[in-house]
Amino acid sequence: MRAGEGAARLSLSVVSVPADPVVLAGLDAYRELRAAQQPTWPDSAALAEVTAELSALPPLVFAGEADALREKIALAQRGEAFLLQGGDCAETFAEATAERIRNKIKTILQMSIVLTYGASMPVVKMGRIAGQYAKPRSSDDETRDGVTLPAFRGDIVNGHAFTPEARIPDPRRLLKAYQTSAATLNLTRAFTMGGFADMRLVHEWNKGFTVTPAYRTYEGVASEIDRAIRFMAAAGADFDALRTVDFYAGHEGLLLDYERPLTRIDSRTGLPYTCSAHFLWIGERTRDLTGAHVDFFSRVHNPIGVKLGPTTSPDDAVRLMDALNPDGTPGRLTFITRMGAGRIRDALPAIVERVAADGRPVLWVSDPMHGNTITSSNGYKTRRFADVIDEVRGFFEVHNALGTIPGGVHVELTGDDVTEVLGGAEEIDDLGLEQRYETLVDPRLNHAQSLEMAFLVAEMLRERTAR
Ligand SMILES: O=C[C@H](O)[C@H](O)COP(=O)(O)O
Ligand SMILES: C=C(OP(=O)(O)O)C(=O)O
Ligand SMILES: [Mn+2]
Repeated sequence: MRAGEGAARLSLSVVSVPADPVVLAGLDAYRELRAAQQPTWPDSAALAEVTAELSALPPLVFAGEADALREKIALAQRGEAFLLQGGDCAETFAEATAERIRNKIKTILQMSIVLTYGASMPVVKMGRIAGQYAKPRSSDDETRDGVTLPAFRGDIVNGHAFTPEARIPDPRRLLKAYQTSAATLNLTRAFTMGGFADMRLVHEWNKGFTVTPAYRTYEGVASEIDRAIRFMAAAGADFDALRTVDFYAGHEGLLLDYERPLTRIDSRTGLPYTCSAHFLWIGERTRDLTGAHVDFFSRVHNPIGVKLGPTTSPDDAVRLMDALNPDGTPGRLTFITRMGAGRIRDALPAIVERVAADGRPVLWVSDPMHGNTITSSNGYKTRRFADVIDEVRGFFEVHNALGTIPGGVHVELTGDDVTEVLGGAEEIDDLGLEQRYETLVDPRLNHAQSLEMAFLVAEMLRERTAR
């Protein structure tokens, strides 16, 4: 920081800049547009009460943190960092326990160390965490044994139990989502800032997990890192920077009755930020260019992602840039492609070419989960680990061929030893899924599969940086 800059920033932080009334009014423009995938709340008075209460509660993140993430995403856009985003398909209130959160954070830290060490690349770490409670669904209802009820739309909307009462959308769940997100974020910050994420504890993060081939490979990497750290310490290096890590929270910005009340004016700049998370993404089912979600997120200043499925045209991508990042601000826009292993190599190139020709920066991230969902012979919603890896490989191949940057991965995972995804070194098969299938919506990589994926992606990243 140059002399004088500090003083300027300080004065911004103590003088509160009011929002422009036009900007403020714009935040509600989405209400006139079609908002896909929203629940129909039966009790509108209760909804009004809850949203008023949410509007008065403190923000969960600070706008300055979202700015810092935007700068890191800008680095990743230039190939100087790699984004790792992981977490549950659908977080649940019941599983916001210290142990589950710790396992998830440990898993992401381990993956990140594998990527950093394997590819000598800084990793921007982000969870699908502390707010990933709203789910878009393919169908509005669900039928079991001839009984049809409204679909489960995530813990923030209704209950998963298959009873008429549980499936009624209940606005009080918005408050529970806020509280559970606050608690999750608090513990995440404690873990990542309080010494638990210290790189000198690389071995500790592996403890408590089942011993698998990936566990052993990780132990090897951790020992090498240990040795390198001891060498540097002996040489007099100062390791304060290794004590903490920056860890960001992201979720799908789906439920506008939650995101709007948590959108606040940054007192430093007078600009709006959605303070439920650092990073919000718009899903494949809600990225309609004339819809409510694109309009709403075009008006806030967080870094924003958009999922791009196989039906995306190059024109769609450019129009999304026009809407969400007209000025080409570095770090503002991330495209998360989720094409399916069988389609990525055909569907992605035309989109990437068009966006690259446009010149405004985007971060290209691969979600190798959502285009590869299948049903197992015994009826489980699952994915094949091999397909997941193949989609990431296809993603790297396309970018390498076009000279663009494959800048990150976005993965559904958990730190627990669940059996939801087929394959991996433990070779989970259809019957194996029955052992510990716990997800309420989509199948997640378990701890071992997540580590295994990190080793494979590190190789792809190393090949890319060596080119
Ligand atoms: O997480 C993504 C979607 O919400 C999920 O895949 C939808 O699942 P469904 O097709 O079972 O509704
Ligand atoms: C709903 C999701 O994905 P997509 O919008 O890509 O289907 C998700 O990431 O959970
Ligand atoms: Mn999902």
